Amino acid sequence: MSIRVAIAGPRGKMGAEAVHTVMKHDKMELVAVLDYKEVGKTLADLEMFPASYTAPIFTDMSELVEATAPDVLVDLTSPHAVYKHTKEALNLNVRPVIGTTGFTDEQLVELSAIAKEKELGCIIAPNFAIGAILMMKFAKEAAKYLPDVEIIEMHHDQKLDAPSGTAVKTAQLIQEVRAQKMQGHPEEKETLKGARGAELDGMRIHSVRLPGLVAHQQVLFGGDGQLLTIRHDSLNRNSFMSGVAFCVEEVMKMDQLVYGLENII
Ligand SMILES: NC(=O)C1=CN([C@@H]2O[C@H](COP(=O)(O)OP(=O)(O)OC[C@H]3O[C@@H](n4cnc5c(N)ncnc54)[C@H](OP(=O)(O)O)[C@@H]3O)[C@@H](O)[C@H]2O)C=CC1
Ligand SMILES: O=C(O)C1=N[C@H](C(=O)O)C[C@H](O)C1
Repeated sequence: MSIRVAIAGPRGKMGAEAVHTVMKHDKMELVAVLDYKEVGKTLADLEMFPASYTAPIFTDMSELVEATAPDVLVDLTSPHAVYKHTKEALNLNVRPVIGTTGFTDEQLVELSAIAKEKELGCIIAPNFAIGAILMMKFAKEAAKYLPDVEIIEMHHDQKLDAPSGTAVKTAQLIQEVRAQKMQGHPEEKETLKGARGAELDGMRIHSVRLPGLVAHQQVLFGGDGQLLTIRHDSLNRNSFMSGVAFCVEEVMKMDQLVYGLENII
């Protein structure tokens, strides 16, 4: 039997790729999409999709669920909308697969409690690309031996959140194995605010935004007379799609919230 999938954010860079991925998948059916404004009755009304894409467009999650009964909601929208969408989906017994970044720690705790109470699978994946997951795993391993680390994430200039969800997740994974440490000179002073980047538990995170970039990250480790750099590059958004399809299948077997694909691959 096919997995019934709804996608929030179908006109976006990631959402449109996800629409094609689900449409091509032989074990999935795209039953609906969620937008926040009236853009047509079905995807076929949008120039960007072929006439054979007949999934209806909804602007209200409850109506979408009542009319099309999805098993899974894939959210690729905006940091402003994603918490509300995830909570609504869980409360309507739909399993969320969330690629959108920008959750607060408190929101993650609350959503985790709802998923646990409802015994519903929910995946929040700051990065769906397998190479990025490996980059984070390798960085966590390296930090055990080289605790001086700085993260440089580089993205296209349309990105709304900084630092990226991947950079935050990388720092959190490193935090699990690294004793807290303030890096740099104890008396260093920024003569230009922000020069040393954001700070998470003493680690510095630097965000670069430029046209031409897609999604890239370097994790830099410094030791006595040596440097280690772990780098990942997503060169197109197709790099995320096998991860999206994997999560849609995986979330159907789960009964709790998982934050980060490193926990399930
Ligand atoms: N986990 C991962 O591997 C990846 C995650 N991402 C994340 O995915 C998210 C989307 O990225 P991207 O596709 O590049 O962004 P885009 O801006 O290209 O797409 C977002 C889409 O969501 C729409 N949208 C905004 N608010 C709502 C809402 N309330 N309901 C429904 N749709 C809405 C936007 O419409 P409009 O333009 O009209 O406002 C737009 O079509 C970001 O948070 C990004 O960080 C991105 C790449 C990989
Ligand atoms: O906005 C993006 O493009 C991306 N967002 C995610 C993030 O914030 O980490 C994943 C990837 O880096 C692309």
